[in-house]
Amino acid sequence: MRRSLHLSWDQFHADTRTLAQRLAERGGFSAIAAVARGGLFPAGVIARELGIRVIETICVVSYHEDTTRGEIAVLKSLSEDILARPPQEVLIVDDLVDTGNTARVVKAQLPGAYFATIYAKPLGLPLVDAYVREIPQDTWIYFPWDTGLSFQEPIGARNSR
Ligand SMILES: O=P(O)(O)OC[C@H]1O[C@H](OP(=O)(O)OP(=O)(O)O)[C@H](O)[C@@H]1O
Repeated sequence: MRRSLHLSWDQFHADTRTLAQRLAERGGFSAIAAVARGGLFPAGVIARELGIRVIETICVVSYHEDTTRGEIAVLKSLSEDILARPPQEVLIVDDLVDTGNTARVVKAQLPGAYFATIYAKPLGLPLVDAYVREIPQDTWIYFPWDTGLSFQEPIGARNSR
């Protein structure tokens, strides 16, 4: 990855609310399936905004080294409750679609469900029904739950090294 993008909680919350607004306009969702773990964070906000109280998880791990993404494994599948619903009523939420590998695996579990992410990179874009911000493929996103406040060296000091 050549570039990085650091997101604050405020920015993430605002972007998630923007997605929630679009999802509210579409309407018709009776349940949310959050793709854990990253999807847990926007799922809570979206559930609050849309008044949805049925929230499930699909737990996925992608084995990657540093910034290279690899094989996907499903650690916990969707519940019978979710699978029994009309798929168009189920909103699958993740924070990011990157290569699209996770989205492909999740969508295979519930074809016809509506798949929404906050951020989307070009390789994964064709797999999502809704997203808020497109991020270049070569940019690594640092989400607020993975980072914290720390001292920043002045730009001038960095440039003089
Ligand atoms: O489109 P892909 O290339 O599959 O990447 C997208 C996935 O990567 C991230 O999860 P991550 O693997 O970092 O796991 P985590 O959310 O549990 O930390 C993100 O939450 C998506 O689920």
